Amino acid sequence: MMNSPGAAIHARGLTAVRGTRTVLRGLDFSVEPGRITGLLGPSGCGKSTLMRAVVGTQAKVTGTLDVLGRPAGDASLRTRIGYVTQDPSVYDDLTVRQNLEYFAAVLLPGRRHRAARAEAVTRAIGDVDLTSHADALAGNLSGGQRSRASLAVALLGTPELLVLDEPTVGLDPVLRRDLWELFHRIAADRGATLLISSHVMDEAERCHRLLLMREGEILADDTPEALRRRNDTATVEQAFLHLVDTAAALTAPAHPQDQR
Ligand SMILES: Nc1ncnc2c1ncn2[C@@H]1O[C@H](COP(=O)(O)OP(=O)(O)OP(=O)(O)O)[C@@H](O)[C@H]1O
Repeated sequence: MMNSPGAAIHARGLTAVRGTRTVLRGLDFSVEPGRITGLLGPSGCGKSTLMRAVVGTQAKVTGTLDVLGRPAGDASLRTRIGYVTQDPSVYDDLTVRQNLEYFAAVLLPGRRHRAARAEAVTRAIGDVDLTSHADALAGNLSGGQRSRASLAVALLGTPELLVLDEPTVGLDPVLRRDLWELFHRIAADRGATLLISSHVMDEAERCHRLLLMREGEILADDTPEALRRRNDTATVEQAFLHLVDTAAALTAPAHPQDQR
């Protein structure tokens, strides 16, 4: 269960530089515990960089970033956060169960944890609905099954915070729906916090709360319902486009000749 009081993630003036580019520009936001927060925005807007900052793997980050009550990157957070990147994190030449046993051995090493390891592996495989494929080689799984196997690795330690970078990319609508049902079960049953990135706007409607990003800045931080209402639109996608147009109009020079 989530046991940190207050926000699960709290950022003030969060800035990240990659190469010579400032990719995150002084972000202020909080992520509610026990809820699903969607991080949405076009490709290249900084979603992965923000997630890397949260899990503590991004260099050149300044400002304040607290995660589960500790500074991001703190060693004590390692077992409390599950992180799934866009790249598959399972070995093709091992079965699903062997993959999980391998990662469980890193998380819970030693003979005295043998029973706990076996239990964690069986539970994680069941959580992602891969029990019938537990003995299949990861290399022979479909894209959706591989995504679920990667998610199972992240679920091994029953993390309080799950950070999932575009977990549904390339999946068909049925698999996408199934995964979102699983995300909701994880939040509801365990009180875990989920931060999930996507550039598919219809997935925004499935989140409790949204951070809409554009060009390294946060355009909006609200519920899908409030975003639609405030922008007087039928969908979050339309609300996002409205916010983008408004932001572009505000930053456009008053006189076109200023551009020269
Ligand atoms: N190693 C790097 N050096 C310089 N710039 C980088 C580096 N890696 C990423 N960037 C730039 O940082 C910006 C943000 O990248 P990031 O991967 O965070 O975006 P994203 O929103 O996750 O995109 P996508 O949805 O395509 O994954 C992009 O403009 C990208 O070109």
